[in-house]
Amino acid sequence: MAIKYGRPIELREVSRHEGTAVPHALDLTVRPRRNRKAEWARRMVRENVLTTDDLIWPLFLIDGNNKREQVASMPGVERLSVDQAVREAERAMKLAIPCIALFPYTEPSLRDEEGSEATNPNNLVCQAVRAIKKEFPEIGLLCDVALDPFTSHGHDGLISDGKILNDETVAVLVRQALVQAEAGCDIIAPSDMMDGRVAAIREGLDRSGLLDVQIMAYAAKYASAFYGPFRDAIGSAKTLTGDKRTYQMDSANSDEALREVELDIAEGADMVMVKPGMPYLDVVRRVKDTFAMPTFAYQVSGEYAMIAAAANNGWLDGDRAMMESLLAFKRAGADGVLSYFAPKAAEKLRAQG
Ligand SMILES: NCc1[nH]cc(CCC(=O)O)c1CC(=O)O
Ligand SMILES: [Mg+2]
Repeated sequence: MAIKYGRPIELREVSRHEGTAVPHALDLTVRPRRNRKAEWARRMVRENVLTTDDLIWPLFLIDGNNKREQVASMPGVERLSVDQAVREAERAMKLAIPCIALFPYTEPSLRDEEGSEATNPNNLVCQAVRAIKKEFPEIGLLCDVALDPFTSHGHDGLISDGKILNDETVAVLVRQALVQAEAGCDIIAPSDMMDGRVAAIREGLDRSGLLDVQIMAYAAKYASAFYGPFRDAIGSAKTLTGDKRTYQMDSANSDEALREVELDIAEGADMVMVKPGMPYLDVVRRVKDTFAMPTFAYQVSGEYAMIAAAANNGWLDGDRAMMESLLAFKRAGADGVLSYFAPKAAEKLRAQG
């Protein structure tokens, strides 16, 4: 018997001449709505679930003490001084969120052409890593590797004559990864999209004996308008000159995403990421199906801002839109999601628990 979509084709072609005892009822053998008739029935056939294990929570850091600053374009998201970041790490632990990602707002006076603050072993990120690891060694910490929070021009790499230098940048990124790993960071996440950086970072870590430090490669990262609010948060929106299209991917491409991911896996990535998230769910699915690697998606700042802004205006149900958007990543095949909604979603999951 030929099977297509789980039901024998022959059966679908047989019409039921007996009809039904109910007047005006259509003569339907198959009524998909039966499996949706009650919440218990929907739960039985549900294909995907979101749990707190799927969440990675990105936090923004700022210099100072006992300081929390609203990010205007990301309602509900704040820049936190290190002591406050430690408090949020505690909150993440209590909510069973496995991992936090750290992003610094660097004081303008510390930014320069070369992004030299990136390799300062006592920069804001390293301070936060040490402080969080000291109090909560059990929580996972992920650090971004790229120069944009530290450069006066807002680019992820070194520039000469208006061009981003690949190989010279990679050398600096290795040093940045090393100061973060030495501070206690668990997962190094290169977000710069230079060629060859995963291999170079892996080699640098291994040579320093940091064999257990993982690499989550921003493998398929697109040049996207959805990063706008993030650039506000880290203070690079105003200073960024031009765009990032010579290193971040063209949003028209998805075969290219597979080639990028393949390279990063070959270079030693333990996990791969697609970014942004919702507009690139097709890429998440292709990556997962092709490589069967731990695959993550980044629901970026602009995606967060859209939902938060519409919810604040009363234009949609913010909580439901949040949960639906997060579940969509699971349906697309992602093993986890970096999301600014992480604490809110985890609270909601606990309340449902
Ligand atoms: N390279 C840095 C970096 N790491 C994460 C994001 C964006 C995250 C977000 O929008 O939430 C960016 C911005 C960019 O590439 O311009
Ligand atoms: Mg690449």
